[in-house]
Amino acid sequence: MALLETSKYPQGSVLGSVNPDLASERQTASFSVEKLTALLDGGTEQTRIRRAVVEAIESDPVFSRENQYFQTQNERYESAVRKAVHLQKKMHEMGWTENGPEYKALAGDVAFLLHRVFMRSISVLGSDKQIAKWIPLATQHKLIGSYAQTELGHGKVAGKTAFLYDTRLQPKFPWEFDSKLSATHTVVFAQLYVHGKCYGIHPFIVQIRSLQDHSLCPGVTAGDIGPKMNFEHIDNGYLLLKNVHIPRENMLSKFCEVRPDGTYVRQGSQKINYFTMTTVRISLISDEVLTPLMKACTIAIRYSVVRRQSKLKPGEQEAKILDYQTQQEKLLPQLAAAYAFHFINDYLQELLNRGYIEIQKKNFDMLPELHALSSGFKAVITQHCTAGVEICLRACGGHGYSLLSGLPSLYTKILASCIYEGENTILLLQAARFLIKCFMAASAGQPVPPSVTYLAAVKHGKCPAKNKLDFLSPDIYTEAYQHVAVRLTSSTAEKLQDLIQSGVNKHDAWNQCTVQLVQAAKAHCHYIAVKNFAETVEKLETKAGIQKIMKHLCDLFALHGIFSNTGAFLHDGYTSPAQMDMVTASYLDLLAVIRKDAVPLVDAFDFTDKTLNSALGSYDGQVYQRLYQWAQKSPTNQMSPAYETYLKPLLHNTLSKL
Ligand SMILES: CCCCCCC/C=C/C(=O)SCCNC(=O)CCNC(=O)[C@H](O)C(C)(C)COP(=O)(O)OP(=O)(O)OC[C@H]1O[C@@H](n2cnc3c(N)ncnc32)[C@H](O)[C@@H]1OP(=O)(O)O
Ligand SMILES: Cc1cc2nc3c(=O)[nH]c(=O)nc-3n(C[C@H](O)[C@H](O)[C@H](O)COP(=O)(O)OP(=O)(O)OC[C@H]3O[C@@H](n4cnc5c(N)ncnc54)[C@H](O)[C@@H]3O)c2cc1C
Repeated sequence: MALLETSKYPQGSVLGSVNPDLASERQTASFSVEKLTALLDGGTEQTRIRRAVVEAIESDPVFSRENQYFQTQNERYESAVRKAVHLQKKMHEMGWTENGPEYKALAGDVAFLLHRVFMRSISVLGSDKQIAKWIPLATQHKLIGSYAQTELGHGKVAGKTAFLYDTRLQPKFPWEFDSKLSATHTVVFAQLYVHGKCYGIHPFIVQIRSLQDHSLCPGVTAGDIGPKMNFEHIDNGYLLLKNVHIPRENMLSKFCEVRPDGTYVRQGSQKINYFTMTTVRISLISDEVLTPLMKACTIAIRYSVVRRQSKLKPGEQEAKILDYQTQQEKLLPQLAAAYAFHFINDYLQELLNRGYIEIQKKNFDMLPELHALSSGFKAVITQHCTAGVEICLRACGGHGYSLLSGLPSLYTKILASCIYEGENTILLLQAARFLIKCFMAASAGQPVPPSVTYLAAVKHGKCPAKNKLDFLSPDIYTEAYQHVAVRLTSSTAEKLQDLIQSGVNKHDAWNQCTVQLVQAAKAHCHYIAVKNFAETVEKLETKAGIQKIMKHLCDLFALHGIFSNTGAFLHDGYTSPAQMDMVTASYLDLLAVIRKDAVPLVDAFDFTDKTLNSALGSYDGQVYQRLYQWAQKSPTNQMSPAYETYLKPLLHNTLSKL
């Protein structure tokens, strides 16, 4: 049964009742919303814990986001620091842990985000001794960490920054979170030189501020990088290091170490030094990327059943805009993608957990596959979700453009995820590099990691679908996706080889293939996402209607991908134009089916009104009342000095002329 009471959502009751247009949507849910929420949370107990944390956070006035949309950059920074400090106290009182659900509950509006990446770097790359020294200090916020990797004029890692054993660090100008005012320490990625020999990129802990008075340490220059599209609550900074001395013990040395006599010792792959990036790329998917898309879908879909505009048939009352097929075609594929990526996130987390256990045992075999999947999916998911949030914003018309809808800040924030932690094109090319290598290996009969064994099975058949219902068969569409991924990878590998064999330098040849390599990497990830969604649905319990609705969403996700990329599927005749018509027919049929459950499907994300912080998306659907109420709070409603200075003189003479 869908929830109808508003008492659970105290902030949402402007008039104390649910808008009947929204209430009616909940009465016909084909599945149990509560059970779907539990599935998304990973169990009923997890749902209970998450709700308790949300309740504790939201009932605490320090965490209020009420006036957020009217705050200046400095006010947002100060508020984010206040919340971060208060959160530490609260966590201690409540017995919450660093990796518990409390950060999710805070909706990301808290300072020291990169403190967590700092800690992550130490946890995964630090020796036991380093972990024992630094992690307790960081956990108790006895120091504040940040992460300095990107260099000015160099988005890759540590082109110019170098740590010379027993000598000095050279300048670095990275983007860095939390460093203008907050950070006292940072993890710097720099080239390691010992006795003149370069050993490549390594991570170092560098103190940048005094713990006594917060002044910058000798040789350190730092400042704020200036206004940004979002992240006003975080003081992204620049950092220059010149002749900065750090102890030898500050090089993170779980896998690589410089002994006092200058001997360099490494266990396993040099690439393990990039492992923080791999873990962060996977970790950010849930909170920084999926949550914004889920929120945007919630806001836009609730609004779309409250907003009535024009008539579907003459003489009828104005229709809910979600009843227009075009509106469904904007929003429902975003909803399906949110679910698809939720399940692929589970898959990636599980892969990361397994890989990490092996890496702890100094077995690095899974590293290349983990790197490729984390890079490819980070790029594909951030790209897809960013586009999805923008679609949701535009689907709400003029009100979507208002900050009070919550959508613009979701959009400007998620957009950054396409750039940070590796710009998406760079990451897709990293994934493609792995694909090409594996394709070559598979073609030569050598073993390849599990996610790419399909590359060996190059088939030249045709899609067997005979009618539109066949396209609701996961085998049919999964195979079509597989076919496209293999074709794009194999044809690009062939082109690359041909170019090299014709005498083109291998780097030039690579560059001449990069557009197609990016396509191949995207197709690979899309195939795995579809396959994973279909396999997940297969394993779900059939009761409570969950499996049925998830199957519809899986079909929609898959068919939307074919419908929007017809060229790729038609290219070599695997799918015929007639079959494309069947895809279109099934796809459009599905929109109408899923439309009936659209509101329960977003209710299952279980965002409270305070978390959504949207005048359009509240549980009770009292959109216009709330928009009006919130607009009253705008400081611009105060009489502006511009009136006295400019408008009054302008209007002064008008009266006498009327
Ligand atoms: C908790 C959530 C918080 C969210 C907030 C996030 C805040 C944002 C922070 C940041 O943005 S920090 C800065 C992030 N910067 C990047 O991610 C840089 C992106 N660039 C790359 O990843 C580059 O590709 C590279 C790793 C720097 C390498 O570039 P380079 O050209 O020097 O090397 P390649 O020849 O491309 O690769 C060498 C070799 O290494 C393998 N490899 C690369 N990365 C990894 C990895 N992560 N794990 C394992 N292996 C890796 C690559 O495949 C090559 O292998 P071979 O093909 O030679 O075998
Ligand atoms: C909000 C935010 C927070 C950040 N926080 C941090 C942080 O805490 N610490 C930190 O170290 N960094 C941080 N960064 C920096 C971020 O990691 C970099 O911006 C990112 O890695 C991209 O590097 P770049 O800006 O130098 O872009 P560039 O690499 O200059 O990319 C610009 C364009 O060039 C293209 N391009 C570049 N190289 C290639 C190539 N080899 N092949 C094909 N195309 C290429 C890209 O595709 C892109 O289109 C942050 C960035 C943002 C937006």
